[in-house]
Amino acid sequence: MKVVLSLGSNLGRRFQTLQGAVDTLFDAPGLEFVRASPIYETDPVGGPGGQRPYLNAVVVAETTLAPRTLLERAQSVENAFGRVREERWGPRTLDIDLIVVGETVCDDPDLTLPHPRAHERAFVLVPWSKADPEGALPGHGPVARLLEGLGDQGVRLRDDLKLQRPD
Ligand SMILES: Nc1ncnc2c1ncn2[C@@H]1O[C@H](COP(=O)(O)OP(=O)(O)OP(=O)(O)O)[C@@H](O)[C@H]1O
Ligand SMILES: Nc1nc2c(c(=O)[nH]1)N=C(CO)CN2
Repeated sequence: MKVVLSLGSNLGRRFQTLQGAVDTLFDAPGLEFVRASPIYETDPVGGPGGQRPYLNAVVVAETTLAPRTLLERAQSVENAFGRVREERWGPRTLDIDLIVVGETVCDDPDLTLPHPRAHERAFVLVPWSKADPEGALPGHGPVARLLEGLGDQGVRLRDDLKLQRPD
């Protein structure tokens, strides 16, 4: 089934973190890379003020894994990349959200699918629409239509950066 993952980083070496996360996510069986979106620089949504902008991207994949197994893999990659090494207890540098996993609908706080805030987040929808123009969010409709209703949330293409296929 199809999986859509949202990756974001706003601390440390943001691009290297995203590429490392992609390489590691696909380094085990059960998850096959299909396509990565372009990279966007985005204004932080929510959280404390004064944060650096994020780099965000969306990755489309195919999986035979159960949604919870995917969540565990995403969290272990967050743990591997998500901390600034030189700073003990430093802030997280990587967020990986499961946006959709096939047609799975799940309302557990530990795993809510589709992601409950994806439909209102330009930092998810803009890259997703580039990686997967036919994409749709179950319960909300086509990504292209969701985007029409969103204001400009400060999402800027970084065409100087490009994710490579995982090695
Ligand atoms: N679809 C999902 N993808 C990733 N994590 C999820 C999902 N649904 C629920 N979670 C849970 O959310 C928790 C992550 O919380 P965290 O504080 O990192 O949220 P966030 O990524 O900062 O914010 P947001 O959930 O708004 O994107 C994890 O413990 C995870 O179990
Ligand atoms: N621009 C941007 N803002 C965010 C992001 C993100 O990836 N990009 N992730 C968040 C928690 O998942 C909260 N806010």
